[in-house]
Amino acid sequence: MTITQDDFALRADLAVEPCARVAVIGPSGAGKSTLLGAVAGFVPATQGRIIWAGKTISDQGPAARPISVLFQDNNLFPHLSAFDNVALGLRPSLRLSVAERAQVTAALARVGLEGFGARRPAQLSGGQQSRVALARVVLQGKPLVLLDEPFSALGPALKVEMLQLVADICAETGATLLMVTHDISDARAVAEQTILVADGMAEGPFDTAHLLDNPPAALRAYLG
Ligand SMILES: Nc1ncnc2c1ncn2[C@@H]1O[C@H](COP(=O)(O)OP(=O)(O)OP(=O)(O)O)[C@@H](O)[C@H]1O
Repeated sequence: MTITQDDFALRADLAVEPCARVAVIGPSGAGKSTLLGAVAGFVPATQGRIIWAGKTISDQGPAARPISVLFQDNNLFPHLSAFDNVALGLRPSLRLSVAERAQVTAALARVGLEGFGARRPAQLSGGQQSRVALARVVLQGKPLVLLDEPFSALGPALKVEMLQLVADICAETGATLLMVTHDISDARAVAEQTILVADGMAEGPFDTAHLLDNPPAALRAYLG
């Protein structure tokens, strides 16, 4: 497919296996966020299409796609409790059945936030706020999870811990993970495959270790 934003164009012709964990790396401004945005439906594909499990999804709006996205800003509502922020992933009206409330509580527990449901985002640490956003992803249970550097504001150790938690959750649910990262060590730690975005093209997925040990010219320049 081709994705165009004003005078920027990115070509992508690639296939990702179900349950794969795939990093998306490349120079700043190369189009990593644009690629994820096209998959999620926030950026239109001007040519070609996106197929998931045999079905074309590029003609669907973002909400209809089988996708959860974790953003850099966590996308939390400041006036809502952690519980309600998670519950929004299930019911925008926030009118939940008893069973649905139990699901929200279980999702909070899965990300290590048992007992934190009543707190608003401002009453939580940065890492805990990321966990709230992740609990929403757990609850939605979508088969494709997209990360656009959601943990970059956290310290390095916490970032790796959060990425590992996401990877574990995806393994449990059988979800496919696509994650943009600027940190090669994140790609090595979490993603066995990597898509390289450079020079107007998204290529791969390649075996992460092999790609990073034998970088092509575009990647060598970026790695320095
Ligand atoms: N809303 C927009 N309208 C027009 N052009 C845009 C828009 N958003 C991004 N671009 C352009 O598209 C190109 C790719 O941007 P994108 O954010 O996808 O890169 P990136 O690889 O994610 O960069 P970074 O690593 O710096 O976040 C850039 O040249 C950028 O200026």
